Amino acid sequence: MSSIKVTPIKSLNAVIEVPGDKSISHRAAIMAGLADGVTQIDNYLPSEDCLCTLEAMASLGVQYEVLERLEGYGPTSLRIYGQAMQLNAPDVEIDCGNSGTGMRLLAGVLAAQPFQSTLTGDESLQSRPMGRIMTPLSMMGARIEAAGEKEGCAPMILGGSAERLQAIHYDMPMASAQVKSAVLLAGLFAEYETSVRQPAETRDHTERIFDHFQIDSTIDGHRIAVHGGQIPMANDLYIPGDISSAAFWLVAAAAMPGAELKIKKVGLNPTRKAVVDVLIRMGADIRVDMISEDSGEPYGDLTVIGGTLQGTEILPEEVPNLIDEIPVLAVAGALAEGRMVIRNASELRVKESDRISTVVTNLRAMGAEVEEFDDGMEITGGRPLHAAELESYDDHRIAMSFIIAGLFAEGETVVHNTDFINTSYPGFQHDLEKVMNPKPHFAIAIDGPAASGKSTVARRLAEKLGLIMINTGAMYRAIAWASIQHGIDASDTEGVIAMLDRIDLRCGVRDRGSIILVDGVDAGDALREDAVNSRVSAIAAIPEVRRLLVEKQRDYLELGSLVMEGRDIGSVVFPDTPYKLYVDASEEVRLARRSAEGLADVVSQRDKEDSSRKTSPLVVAEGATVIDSSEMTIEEVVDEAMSILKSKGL
Ligand SMILES: Nc1ncnc2c1ncn2[C@@H]1O[C@H](COP(=O)(O)OP(=O)(O)O)[C@@H](O)[C@H]1O
Ligand SMILES: Nc1ccn([C@@H]2O[C@H](COP(=O)(O)OP(=O)(O)O)[C@@H](O)[C@H]2O)c(=O)n1
Repeated sequence: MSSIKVTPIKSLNAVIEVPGDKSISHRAAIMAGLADGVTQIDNYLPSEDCLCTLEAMASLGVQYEVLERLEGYGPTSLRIYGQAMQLNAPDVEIDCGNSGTGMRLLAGVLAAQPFQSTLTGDESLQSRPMGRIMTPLSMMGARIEAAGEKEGCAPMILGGSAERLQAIHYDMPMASAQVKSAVLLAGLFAEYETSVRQPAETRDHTERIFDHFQIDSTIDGHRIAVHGGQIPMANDLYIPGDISSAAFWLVAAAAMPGAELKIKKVGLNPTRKAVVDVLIRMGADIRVDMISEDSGEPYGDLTVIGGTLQGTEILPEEVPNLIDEIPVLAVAGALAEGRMVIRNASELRVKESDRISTVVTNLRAMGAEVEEFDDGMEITGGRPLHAAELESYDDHRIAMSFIIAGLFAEGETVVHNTDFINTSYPGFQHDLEKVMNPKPHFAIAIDGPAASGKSTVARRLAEKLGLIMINTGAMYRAIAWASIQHGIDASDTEGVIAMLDRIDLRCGVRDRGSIILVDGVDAGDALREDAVNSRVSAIAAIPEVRRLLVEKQRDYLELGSLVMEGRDIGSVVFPDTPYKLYVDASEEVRLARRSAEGLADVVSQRDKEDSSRKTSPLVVAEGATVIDSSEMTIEEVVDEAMSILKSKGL
C-alpha cells in the first residue's frame, strides 16, 4: 500500500484539467450498453470504479473498444456497442470494486433481468447499505437478496424472474441520486410508468443522460417519471471534468494568498456546483467561464485567485449536492477564519468511510479545533495546522482532502494507504506534483516577417499547451500609437525617447493574452491602423524603445510559461530558450494574407526596415527552426510547430 508525503507550498500557479466526471462515466457506460447502436464516449474516467462498471456491462454481453487510454489506468475514449436492452446472463459474479454508484445503478438494471446475477464489491463496499435500493426494487416485484455478512449489504443476488417488473410510484425517504437512478433504470424495463419523488434535489445526471439517449422522461418538481419499454438510442458523448475532483484544487488555491489556478473543462451541472457557491460564500475569488453544454451537461473553465477564506454554515438543503465535497470543505474550514458548521450530514457516516469520524480524527491530528456531532461537525478555523501521519481509511476523498491540508501544514505530512485515490482520480499524484513543484517557466519564441502567420500559430500553440501568449508587435505598436497621440514625428528620435519617460506603459495579461495600456488606455484596433503601420518600424529601430520593451517582455516570464512572437524573440529577448521557431512565407503570400484581412499594410516596407536596422534586426535566430508556411494551412503549421517543439524536448 502506498503513501503520499506532502510539504507546505508557498504559491500555487498552474493550469490543470481534472479527469472525466465519475457519476456521468458510470451512467454513460450503462446507457451506451443498453442503447441501440454504437456510442463513442470521450473523456471517460479511467478509474477503477468506472472500469468495474464497464466490465460489468461487458459481462452482460456488451462489447466495447478502447480508442484511447491513460497509461497505467484505463480507457479515456471508447466505443460501446449497445445491446438494445437485451442483456445476456453473466457467467461470473459482477465485481463493482469500491463503487457504490456502480453497484446501486447496476442493481436497478439487473433486478429487472429474467436471469439471475450477483453483484459484489470490495470490503468497504460490502459494508455499505443496500437496503435503500432493495426496498423499491422489491416493491417493483424484483427478486433481490442481500447475502452479505453485514445485514442489508452486498453481495446481492438479483433477478431471475420471468415476470416483468411492475411500475411503482416511489416516495424516496432520502435524497439520493443513486436510489433515484436505480429505480428509474429498473423502470425502463417495467410495464407502464415508474416514478420517484425525491425529498430534495439530487444530482440529475440520470435525467440528463436519459434525454441524451432519447428516453422520454417527465420531470415535475422533485418527481421524475419514465415509461417502461423505451429503447435508448446510441448518441456520442463528451464527459466534462469531475467537479468533485476539481474541488480539492479549488480549496487549495482559494485558501492560498497569491495563488492563481485554472482548471479547464470542469462539469458545471447546477446540481453539482454547490462547492463553488460555498467557496465563493467563504470569500473565494473564483471566476467561472462557461464553455458549452455538450451531451446535455454544462461545463466551463474555473479560475481561482487565492486569498483568505471565512468560515460558513453549510445549509441543510445544500448537503445532498455537496456530500462528496464536504471532507475537503472541512479542510477549507480549518484553513478559514471563523467557524464552519456542517450539520444534517449523517449520510457521511455511510460513505467509503465514516467521513464524519475520519475527517474529525485527521483534522484534530493536524491541530485543528473540531467538535464532532452525530450529523456533522463544527470547526473553529484559523489555528495553524501542523504536519501529521494520517490514515486514508481506504477512502479516496479522505486521502486527497488531507493531502491538500498537508500543503498548508508546517512539516511533512504523510497520508497512508493512498491507492484508493485511483477509484475517482487517476493522475491525482501527477497533478499534485505539478502543483508542488511547478516547473521553471519557459518561453517559446516565434519570429518572422510581417503576416507570415506568427500570431496565429503562437495563439494556437498557447491554447494547446495552456500557456500565455505575448504579442510583442503590439507593444511596439503601442509606442508608435502613443507618439501619434503626443504629436511626435516618427523621425524625431529624441522626442520619442523623451516621451518614454512621460507615458505610463503597463504590460499585463488578460484572458491569457497580452494587453498593453498606455496611460490607462488600451488602444485596441487603433494599433493596426495605417498611421501606426507606417511608423512602427522606425520607432522600433530606436535602441531606447527596444531596451524598455525587451525588459518588459522578459518580465512576462514571471507570470508563467509563454509563447512570445515578434522579430527578435529568439535572438535577443530569450536567446537561451531551446524552443525557437521562425515562421516565414513568400512575400506574395504574406501580402495576400494581409489584404484578405482587409488591411492595407506596408508589409514589404516594414520588412525591409525590420531586417536592415542596426539594433536587433529580424534574423533567423541561432538554433531556430524555419517553417515556410507559404503552401501550408494553419493546422499544418501548428502541427509542424508542435512536432518541432517536441523534438526540441518540450
Ligand atoms: N498558414 C496559413 N494559411 C493561410 N492563412 C494564414 C496562415 N497563417 C496565417 N494566416 C492568416 O494570415 C493572416 C496574418 O496572420 P498573422 O498570424 O496575423 O501574421 P503575423 O502575426 O505574422 O503578422 C491572418 O489573417 C491569418 O489568419
Ligand atoms: N519583437 C518585435 C516585434 C515587433 N517589432 C516591430 O513592430 C512592428 C509590428 O509588429 P507586428 O508583429 O505587429 O507586425 P505583423 O507581423 O503583425 O505585421 C514590426 O514591423 C517591427 O518593426 C519589432 O521590432 N520587434
